[in-house]
Amino acid sequence: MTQHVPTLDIRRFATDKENFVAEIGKAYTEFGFCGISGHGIPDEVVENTYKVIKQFFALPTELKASYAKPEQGGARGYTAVGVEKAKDSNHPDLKEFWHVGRELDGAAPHPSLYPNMWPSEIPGFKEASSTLFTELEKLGNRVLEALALYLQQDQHYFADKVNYGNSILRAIHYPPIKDTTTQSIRAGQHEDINLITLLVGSNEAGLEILRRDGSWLPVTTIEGTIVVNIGDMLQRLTNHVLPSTTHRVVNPAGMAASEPRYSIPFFMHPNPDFVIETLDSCISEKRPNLYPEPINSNDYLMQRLEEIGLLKKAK
Ligand SMILES: O=C(O)CCC(=O)C(=O)O
Ligand SMILES: [Fe+2]
Repeated sequence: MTQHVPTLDIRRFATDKENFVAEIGKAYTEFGFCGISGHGIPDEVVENTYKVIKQFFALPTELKASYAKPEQGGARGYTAVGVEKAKDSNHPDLKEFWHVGRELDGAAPHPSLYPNMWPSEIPGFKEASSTLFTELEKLGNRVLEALALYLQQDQHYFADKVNYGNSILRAIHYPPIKDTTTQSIRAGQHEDINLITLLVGSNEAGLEILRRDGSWLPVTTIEGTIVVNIGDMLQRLTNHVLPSTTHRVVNPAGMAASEPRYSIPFFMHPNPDFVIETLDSCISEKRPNLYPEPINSNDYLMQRLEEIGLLKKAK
């Protein structure tokens, strides 16, 4: 039987709750990934963002570089090709990206919540990408409600733990691959750092997940499906009940290598001062607590950003 990442219709969370929760739990415990359909995010919202990010990445390199803020670990604005690499890799990823964070009205509730930057050359960039941010956050909250029930918590367990989360919309451009002898791949194998990731509208092939038998499974979904996966923070909170599955983006073979690839993951983070402490419901005799030491999520994030080259190590 060929395996594939399951897809579930999120509307069933309202109409067939108990079964939906059981099925989404099964999808995540088996794959760490699940396609979500029926989410109601208009195609137009996604298309508008793709349009502006393509315009941005087509700008001259020096101009794009003027939007880089390495001292903030690239938390907002532009990060060039060659900066980020997967944790245990010696070869940087073949990608450049732009980070949009939470829009704040008033003072930031935590110093790590930086203000956004917007490229003044691209009209409509702010409106399109912040609309998509808001829509994906709503959907992410819904997925977290289902997961909370699966984890035997109150349905709204996550609500006050993500309401000022340091979540990030990452618009990625993987340029055409000119040097086909490169040792680098578009995105080296890694696990996401955050709670959950919502990946919108990447129609070009390339994303693969690592199965327990060591094989790589391509993620293929029908258009309009949003792929949602578990990150390390949720894996840690749940004592690996919900696994953060290793994934990568491979270089296409043949002619397809000369085509660019764009994708937009939304990394949903907890509030920076949320303390990740293993849920009691995820500890048992058969599953002893792997993380007896709780960790503050912002400290955890800083450690992980150093490992992937986005943040310089503190001396
Ligand atoms: O581009 C993709 O399809 C996935 C990107 C990804 O895994 C990431 O940026 O963490
Ligand atoms: Fe990822």
